[in-house]
Amino acid sequence: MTGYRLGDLFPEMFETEAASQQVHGVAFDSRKVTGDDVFVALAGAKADGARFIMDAVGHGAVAVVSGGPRPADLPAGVAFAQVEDPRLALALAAANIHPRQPRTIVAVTGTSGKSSVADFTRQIFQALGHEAASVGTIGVVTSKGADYGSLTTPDPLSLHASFDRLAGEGITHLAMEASSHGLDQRRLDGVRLSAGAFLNLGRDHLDYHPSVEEYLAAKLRLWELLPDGAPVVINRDEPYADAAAEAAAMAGHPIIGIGRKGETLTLLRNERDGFSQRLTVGFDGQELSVALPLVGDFMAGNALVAAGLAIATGEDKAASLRAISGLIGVAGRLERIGEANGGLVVVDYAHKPDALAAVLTTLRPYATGRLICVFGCGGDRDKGKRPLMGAIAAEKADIAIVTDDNPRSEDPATIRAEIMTASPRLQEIGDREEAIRAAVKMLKAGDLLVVAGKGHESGQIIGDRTLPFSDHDVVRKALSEFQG
Ligand SMILES: CC(=O)N[C@H]1[C@@H](OP(=O)(O)OP(=O)(O)OC[C@H]2O[C@@H](n3ccc(=O)[nH]c3=O)[C@H](O)[C@@H]2O)O[C@H](CO)[C@@H](O)[C@@H]1O[C@H](C)C(=O)N[C@@H](C)C(=O)N[C@H](CCC(=O)O)C(=O)O
Ligand SMILES: Nc1ncnc2c1ncn2[C@@H]1O[C@H](COP(=O)(O)OP(=O)(O)OP(=O)(O)O)[C@@H](O)[C@H]1O
Ligand SMILES: N[C@H](CCC[C@H](N)C(=O)O)C(=O)O
Ligand SMILES: [Mg+2]
Repeated sequence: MTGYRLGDLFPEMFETEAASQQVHGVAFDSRKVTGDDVFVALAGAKADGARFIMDAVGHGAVAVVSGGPRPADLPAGVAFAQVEDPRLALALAAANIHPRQPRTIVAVTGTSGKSSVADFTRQIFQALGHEAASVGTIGVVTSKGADYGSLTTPDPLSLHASFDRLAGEGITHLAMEASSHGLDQRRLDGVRLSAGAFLNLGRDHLDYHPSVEEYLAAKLRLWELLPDGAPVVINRDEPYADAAAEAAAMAGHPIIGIGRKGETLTLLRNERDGFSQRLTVGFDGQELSVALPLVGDFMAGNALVAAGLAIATGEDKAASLRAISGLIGVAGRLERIGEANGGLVVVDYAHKPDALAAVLTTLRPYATGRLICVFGCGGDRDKGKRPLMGAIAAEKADIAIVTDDNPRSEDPATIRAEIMTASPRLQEIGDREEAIRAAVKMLKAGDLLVVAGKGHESGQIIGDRTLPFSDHDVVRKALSEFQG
């Protein structure tokens, strides 16, 4: 059998005799165990993996790693190790199975802007002459294209398989998103990081994290994953920047502060120029002016964090800043799709309160007519976001239409009703295609319509099925139909 020595995958976890046993691979889902695998039982959000140990053995597992004691009915021939943290053991084993990683890896955390920053950092690395990739919500991206994955921070086995493949293809620089789930579940603990960044903290995922403090603590775990002395980039203009900086200082990480209050890259001026902006940045007693071909104060912050991450890995400050002028926006993030009757349509991924507020505030000056917003909230996610997003849309848009996002296992009408409680100004059209068509149809010269929440997504999750659905395609179809 080609495979691995158990002791090489899980050093010091198995007795000497078991350590020399050959295993075929590692699995954390009993249903995916193939013969001669080692099964790692994880305590999850819905189930305790330890319940599936016998199922894993039934599928051919020859060894088990678990947080609990050896089950009495486990056959004698099956090797067993009890460990304090099975998720950590899994992450380290994944890194042992797939040993190659790009030489320089940086990770960004925060409630909003991670995908943009990861992609911008990839683009800056590329502009500076490196073979670069990014990993996150939009998948694994290289200069050759994207390979879509479903999680923002993939599970450790998928993550390290991607790293190994990318390193083999010559990728030397990689920027990844560190989601709070990913950090909490130790998905990144086997990653050899060079630097990290903290963007912001707003309301999200309080269905998973018991409190905002614990949500913040999960994000700040990123600093613990960095080697001693590795720099961290912090957007100083955002709430919780001080908490992030304090934790970084305690862990001995030098800080690269960016933004108006940034000490390393100081945003001195930010002038709007159509759908671009010109940033004047102070650093090391110099001033540099650079065009950012994207809209929004928050995109300027994202771009400076990306430049900060390049600088954190040793790149030249001026060269990293200059690379901002070539940035291309991420699909479905403030993306201009087209016009009908002089009204413009933008597709965006805002699916949490702060993002929706930032997007509507950013787009307001571009609407000389009405600002129209079509949005919804995902099912099986933080319910507390719903009335907050409803209130923001009602306050900041002239017309706000509540529609379905990904209802998942929930009743879509109930989700909409929870959003609608926020304001009598909210309109409701459940079917997303119908809602988008109705909004495009009402466009007049000077209006701006933002379709928020699904960005780049290519499907709508209803129950346990994902039906093909793309805001881009639906908008384009409606635009061609209603163009005057
Ligand atoms: C809530 C959550 O994060 N769940 C993730 C977690 O699953 P879990 O460990 O909680 O799973 P569980 O269902 O409780 O089961 C426990 C264990 O028993 C195992 N099991 C289960 C059934 C069985 O028959 N046999 C078996 O062995 C499961 O494989 C699992 O190992 O670990 C799994 C492997 O890494 C993930 O696939 C899964 O993501 C689910 C699908 C998910 O939707 N996650 C979302 C919320 C998420 O992670 N989002 C973040 C943030 C997004 C952002 O805002 O940027 C992301 O990084 O994408
Ligand atoms: N720095 C920011 N501050 C506030 N809102 C932002 C910021 N950057 C992006 N946004 C908004 O959040 C949306 C999502 O952006 P992006 O995908 O870059 O963030 P993310 O953190 O990766 O999100 P997710 O957690 O869903 O993967 C954007 O479409 C935009 O509406
Ligand atoms: N990574 C986020 C994506 C949410 C996208 C939104 N369209 C929704 O379905 O709520 C999450 O899993 O919570
Ligand atoms: Mg993302």
